[in-house]
Amino acid sequence: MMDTLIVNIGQLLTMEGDGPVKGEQMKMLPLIEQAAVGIKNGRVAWIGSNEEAKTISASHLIDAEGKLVTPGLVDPHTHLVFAGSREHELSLKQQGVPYLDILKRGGGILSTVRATRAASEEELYEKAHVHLDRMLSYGVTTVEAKSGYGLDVETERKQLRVAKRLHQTHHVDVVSTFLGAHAIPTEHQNNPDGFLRQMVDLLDVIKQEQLADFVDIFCETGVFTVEQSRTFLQKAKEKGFAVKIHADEIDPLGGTELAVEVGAVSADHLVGASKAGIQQLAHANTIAVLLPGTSFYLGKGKYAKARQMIDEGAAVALATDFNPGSSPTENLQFIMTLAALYLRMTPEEIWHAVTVNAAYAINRGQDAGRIMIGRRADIAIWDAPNYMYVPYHYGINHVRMVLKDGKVVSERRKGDVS
Ligand SMILES: O=C(O)CC1=NCN=C1
Ligand SMILES: [Zn+2]
Repeated sequence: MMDTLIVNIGQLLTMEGDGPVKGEQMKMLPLIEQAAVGIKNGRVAWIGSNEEAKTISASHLIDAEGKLVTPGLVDPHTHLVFAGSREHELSLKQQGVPYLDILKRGGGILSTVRATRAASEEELYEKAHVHLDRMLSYGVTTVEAKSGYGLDVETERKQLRVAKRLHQTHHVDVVSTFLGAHAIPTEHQNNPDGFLRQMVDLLDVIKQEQLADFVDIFCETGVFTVEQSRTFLQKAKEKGFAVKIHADEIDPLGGTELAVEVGAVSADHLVGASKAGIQQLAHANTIAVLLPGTSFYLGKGKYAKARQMIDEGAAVALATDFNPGSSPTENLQFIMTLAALYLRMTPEEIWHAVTVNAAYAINRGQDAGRIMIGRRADIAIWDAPNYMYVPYHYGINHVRMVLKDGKVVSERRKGDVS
């Protein structure tokens, strides 16, 4: 007797397999037509044909109406916890003021830092909870959330406490990353190394208070150099953290090569990744997390070379990079469209990039991103006829229902076409 049986599934994307999916394998999409899924005690207990499902009893039946069912999506790169907003920077961008110039003027990240330092922990929690509700409504069941808008001991801890509390209270699983090395705060502009030492000292507290799994750094012109990033990430690894890196987002400094050198779980952005960096990445275990929403929003027409990465054999994931400055959207489905149009990724590769590879990019490959017997029943039920339709029809929300650990936690009301 199942607790829940999802029947009449037109296309079930199981994403079954083991480990991250690399290169050519990203084109092989594991799916079952006319399928059904049985759930018991929050886990996937049975997978079969719609015909076989007629012999199975269940307390609760869900009719997928002949449409698409997939694993819950995973968003492996967000700056979820912050205060304030930066819509006033839009006019600067329209005037052609570069992102790094806005930062140099004390805007950008530093503008969000001022607002986040001033906000209470409760205000940050309430605001991030709304963003997480929206991500859930888009079919996302696991999210990575970075700090990095404090750039001082107290506010970085405040942000990470909020992310940890969200993980404990919200349906969506939240994986935390310490990004204290996100920018050089105003008070340390003349002493970036002194600031980094302060952030290194904070690592022991973060480990002791179990506030983050990952440590990340913004390796970029005018922020932190490759050398500073190497030292910082090596110290983080010595203290038992897994590491990630904002690499080659705007200027090609060689952050991609550094990610491979230090054994980063993921290298993120990679717009300026060199051919050598891409080749090294493809032969390493580092996941390439691409953020086409940020490229779209920066408006420079420059996108990561996803085709080259996949053709070289890399494992590619996608994320929103949700943040108030360079990618203010929670909509991972729109990111799928951008990946199709500007990263030239196939629908099959895109689905690997928002499920299984995204899960491995945050060390959750064993928990999320696949529908397999024994796995947590984190499942999205779509109002889309097939998997190609989601990146094709952009700008709307195709998700009808989301299950987390086998329970319906988000459902669009009948007739609600928003
Ligand atoms: O601008 C922001 O707030 C987030 C960001 N960090 C590095 N790139 C974008
Ligand atoms: Zn980011």
